[in-house]
Amino acid sequence: MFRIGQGFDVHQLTEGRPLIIGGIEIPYEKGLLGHSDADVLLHTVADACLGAIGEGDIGRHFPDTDPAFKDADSAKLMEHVWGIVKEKGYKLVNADCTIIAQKPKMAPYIEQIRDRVAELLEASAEQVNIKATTTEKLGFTGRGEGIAAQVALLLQKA
Ligand SMILES: Nc1ccn([C@@H]2O[C@H](COP(=O)(O)O)[C@@H](O)[C@H]2O)c(=O)n1
Ligand SMILES: C[C@@]1(CO)OP(=O)(O)OP(=O)(O)OC[C@H]1O
Repeated sequence: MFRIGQGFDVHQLTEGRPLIIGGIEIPYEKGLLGHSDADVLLHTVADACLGAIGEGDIGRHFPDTDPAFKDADSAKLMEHVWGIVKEKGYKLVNADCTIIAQKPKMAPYIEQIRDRVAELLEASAEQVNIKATTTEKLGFTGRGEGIAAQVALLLQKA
């Protein structure tokens, strides 16, 4: 059986925080704000996984009112989510991810991010695609106020 999932998330850019996307720290003058480390891409991948298996969203599993998740490493949250996916007997077919950011330029980090996301999904690099786009200076992403991510993925019962 196949199950499709999709995810979308946004985090605000602010000074004084590291920029972590897809588990990789990216050199930039600002970072993303959140209760956790605010890794917008891993949150989106986690939401897509939870959506695919009908398990709600990351806010349900890791409430942002719970001090346990303050500055949490989103890779750990992702590992927990992937554990639930595996318990239900699914494996990844493929994941297609888009990072929506006016800046910084993501191209130099795309491979590293793909490899880390693939590792977290216990998949090969070929099963994961990472894209980046600006919004041509339009909207909150275009003004550099935040970064968004979108993911579509397919799971298959192993
Ligand atoms: N933060 C970003 C945004 C885009 N890229 C790369 O540039 C290409 C062109 O972007 P447009 O928004 O003008 O379509 C895009 O396809 C990415 O390869 C990037 O590296 N980092
Ligand atoms: C990751 C969690 C953890 O408390 O917090 P945030 O970093 O604020 O991220 P968000 O995507 O706004 O909400 C999901 C929460 O589960």
